[in-house]
Amino acid sequence: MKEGRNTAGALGLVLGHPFDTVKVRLQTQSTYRGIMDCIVKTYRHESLLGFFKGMSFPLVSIAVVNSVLFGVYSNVLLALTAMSHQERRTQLPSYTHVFIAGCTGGVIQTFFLAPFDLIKVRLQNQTEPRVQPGGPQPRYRGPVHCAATIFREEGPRGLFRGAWALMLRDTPTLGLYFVTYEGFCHQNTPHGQNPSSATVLVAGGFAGIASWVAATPLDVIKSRMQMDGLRRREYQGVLDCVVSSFRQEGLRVFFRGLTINSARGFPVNAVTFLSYEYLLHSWG
Ligand SMILES: C[N+](C)(C)CCCC[C@H](N)C(=O)O
Repeated sequence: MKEGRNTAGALGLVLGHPFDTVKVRLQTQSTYRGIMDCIVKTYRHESLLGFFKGMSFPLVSIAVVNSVLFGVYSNVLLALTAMSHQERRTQLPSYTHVFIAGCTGGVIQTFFLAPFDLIKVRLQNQTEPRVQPGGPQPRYRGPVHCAATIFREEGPRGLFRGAWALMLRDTPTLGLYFVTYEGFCHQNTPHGQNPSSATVLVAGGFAGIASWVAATPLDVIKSRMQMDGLRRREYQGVLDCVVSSFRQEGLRVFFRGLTINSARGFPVNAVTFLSYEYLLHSWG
């Protein structure tokens, strides 16, 4: 059962990764005219493998990162409401409590997610074709080499580049994530019952879309901060990145990746919440 769920989560991640790569590139590079242009160029220069760059670290860390998020969320909610998960079915906790618990999950999760996400983004942005002997070498040869190089060149704090933006992105939007989820489940479940699997899937999917729509502007900033420092430092900080991105590209810049984030957000989070509910039930 547990293996089945992990496989579902991992499969979701693998299937979603190509979209994530296209999104990251659109957010941080100005060479692409749009989604299709990015797909075509990536495929031509790097083959299908280009879309899967940077996937291994997320794959090994997703279980830990999600356990931290959902663990913190349910424990904070437990502490705030003094109700078990089962009791909460009959008496919905206030949305303020749900929001606070989600935000807390977002803050704590950042410490675990930041280095993995940084390495993912750096690898996704390497546009060199597959390494050929004698051919051009990409800067990072793989996730471990990437981590070691960042550590050496940018110091231990370098591994947390973009972490502020990540925390700003995730704190309110994970509050929204859980409020959407709980709200949808509550509205579509007869009083006192557990939500059906179909309800959980749709609620999770909507939670994914709602939170990703809200998160996209800071997602752009986060990705740019993570790429900063690769060669020269362009931004003084998060605010500077917001201001200069806006000056150079206008308001549209904050919506880069919106379509992909929303489309990817539904299936990924439908599966995530289904696993979460099963886990809660199997633990009682
Ligand atoms: C809060 N924010 C919208 C950023 C993320 C919410 C869901 C995170 C999930 N692991 C995913 O990859 O979709």
